[in-house]
Parts: sequence; structure tokens; C-alpha cells
Amino acid sequence: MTVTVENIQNALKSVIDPNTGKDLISSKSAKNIKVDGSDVSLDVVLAYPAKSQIDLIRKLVITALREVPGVKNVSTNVTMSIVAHTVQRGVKLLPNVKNIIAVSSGKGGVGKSTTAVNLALALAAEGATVGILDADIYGPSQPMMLGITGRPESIAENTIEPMEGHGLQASSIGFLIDPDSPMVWRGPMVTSALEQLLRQTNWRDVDYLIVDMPPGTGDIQLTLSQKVPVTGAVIVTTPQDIALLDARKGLKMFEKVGIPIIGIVENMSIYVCPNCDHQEHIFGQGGGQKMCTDYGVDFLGSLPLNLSIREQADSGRPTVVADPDGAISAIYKGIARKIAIQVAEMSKDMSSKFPSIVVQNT
Ligand SMILES: Nc1ncnc2c1ncn2[C@@H]1O[C@H](COP(=O)(O)OP(=O)(O)OP(=O)(O)O)[C@@H](O)[C@H]1O
Repeated sequence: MTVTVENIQNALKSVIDPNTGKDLISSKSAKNIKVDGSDVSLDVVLAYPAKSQIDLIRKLVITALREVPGVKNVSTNVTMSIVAHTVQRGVKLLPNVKNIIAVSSGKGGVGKSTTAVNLALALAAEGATVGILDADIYGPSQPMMLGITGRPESIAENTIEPMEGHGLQASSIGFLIDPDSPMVWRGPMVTSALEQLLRQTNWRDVDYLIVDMPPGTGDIQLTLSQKVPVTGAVIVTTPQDIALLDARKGLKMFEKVGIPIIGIVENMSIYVCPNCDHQEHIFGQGGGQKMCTDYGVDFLGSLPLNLSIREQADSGRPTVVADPDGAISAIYKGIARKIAIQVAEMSKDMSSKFPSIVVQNT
């Protein structure tokens, strides 16, 4: 039985990447298919960070191709390649940063910074080069959560080097101000300081830069959304009505400036009593999910209200680092993967999805 490249392509049409739900041919992940008698070789290139998925996908490919009549040996190399995506029109791109993801919340204290750092660490754990920009001017908490102290180096004039924490490149307004002096800056000062921090940090070949946005939907957030070249936004909310109301405002704000919404993360969704395992929806149930249905955006996942999330973040070792194989880290990793996949798929239809954007400052 002669094996042809066409036979192999047909077989690969039935190999579904469980993360994207797409087959390896329609997603254009299968490349360099070569057939030499009964030997087949190919590359599979995934568009999202997927270190933990490589073995699984290799096995799926080998199992499927071994069933093709005439095939004896299959060798496949699974790699990942993260590409840069479009941002809102008229905003200058950042060299050395492929994708910027804004993590935002309509309301303060919903766990935006904790979620942002854990998602950044989850992307890094899957093999991506990740940076985090702490733009939360009112409460810069990334230095503490990443256990970073000191001040950034400045090797060249007008630029600073990112600090490092748990493998992330980090830049924070918190590195440059006295943590004990209250921030009484006016709006324009805040946005220009943050834009400088973004553009004058020497990011080193970052696949994803996570921006921990200041909470709220006021002028500062709107101006930032217009100035930062964002690939997409993730909105963090708690399930109670008041937080959801503010999250809706956040969603509208990003829509207004032409930034696609990647999805919504619900934080502190459920409390599980550590003594008796009783589950309580302290802040209500299903709110985030409903909001996603109403607005046609993705529900990325939900995190429980859990003491260890707070303790680990506060001690400078966020959950994804402190307990990488635990159940909560698995949730963060699952959400991070969904975000990366959404971002990977954005490049293809950005132009048709966002034809013309009118920015209104109302
Ligand atoms: N799922 C969770 N379970 C328990 N505690 C949490 C959870 N998420 C966040 N926290 C804790 O809640 C507090 C507020 O979280 P965080 O600073 O991330 O919120 P934020 O929305 O960024 O706040 P701000 O708007 O003030 O910047 C922190 O002490 C954090 O450790």
C-alpha cells in the first residue's frame, strides 16, 4: 500500500487539538509533511504556549497516523510559535512585545492583580516569555506579589531594565515610588507616567505582556486604553450585582476604543469550607456567566474564594508558583490557555471584526 501526503492530510483532519477544538489541518498546525515509503514525518506548530500539551498532541498524531494503511514509523515534532497580533488603530506598537493583554476590573478589590499575576505565571509555566506591567497606580501590588524588592537598573539613558520575579519580567510604578506615600497624582500625570513605564522598559522578547490596569472605568483607564497597544482585554469581576454592573462599564469602555474583549474571569465565585466542605456562593451565583451570555463574550473560568490564594499572593509566591500542580493552579492554567488561544485566533479576523472605530470621550 503506497502512502501519500494526501492520505496523511486526511488522517490529520480527524486529529482534534483538545484545546482549540480544531483539527490539525484546518488550523494549519501540521506542517512539513514528508512521506518516505512507510515512514512519515511532520511538524506540528501550536500558536499558543503549550508545554504541558506537547506529549498529548504528539500521541494523538502518532496514534492516528499509525492507523493509515502502509504507515510504519511516524516521527513528529510538536513546537509552539506565538505571533504578534493587531492592536487598536493609530496606536504605536511596542518593539519586543508581541501581545499585550490588559487585565481590568470595573471595581476595586475584586482580585484583579492576583488574577493578573497568576495568569502571567501560568503562561510562563507553559513556555511563553511573559512580562507584567503593574499599571495599578492606586495600589501597585505586583512587586509584593512577585517578591521583588529594590529599584530597576537603568543601563541606557531614559530606559529601565525590567525586574525579574519567578521568571517574569516586571515593571511597576511601585518600583519608582515610596510605597508609604499616598499617590495624589492628577489624571494626565498618571497616564503619562504609565505610558513612559510601558515604553521605556527594555522588555526582552516578550510573547505576552500582562498589564494590571488601574481599577475602574474613569478617564485614566479610558486614556490608557487609547494609548496602550492592547491585543485584547480580560475583565475580572466578582459575582455580586454591584461588581457586575461595574464590569459591564469596563466592557463598554474597551468596546468604545476598539479593544476586543477576550473574556471574563469570575473571582471569589464560591467558598468551600475547609472544615466541612460545605459550598457557599457568598457573592451570588451565575452572574459572570450571564453577563457573558448577554454580551456574547467568553466566560473564561472562575476562581474560588480561598485563603491560600490570598496567603500565597501576599507572601510573594502566587498560587501558580507556590502550588503549581494544585487544583487552583489548574484553573489559572486553563484560563491562561483559553486566553492564549483566543489571542492566537484574533489575527485572522481582526480586520473584519473591527472595521471602523469612533472614539468618543464621553
Ligand atoms: N480568589 C481569592 N480568594 C481569596 N482571596 C483573594 C482572591 N483573589 C484575591 N484575593 C485577595 O483579595 C485582596 C484583593 O486582591 P487584589 O489586590 O488582587 O485585588 P484588585 O482588584 O487588584 O484590587 P485593587 O483594585 O485595589 O488594585 C488581596 O488580599 C488578595 O490576596
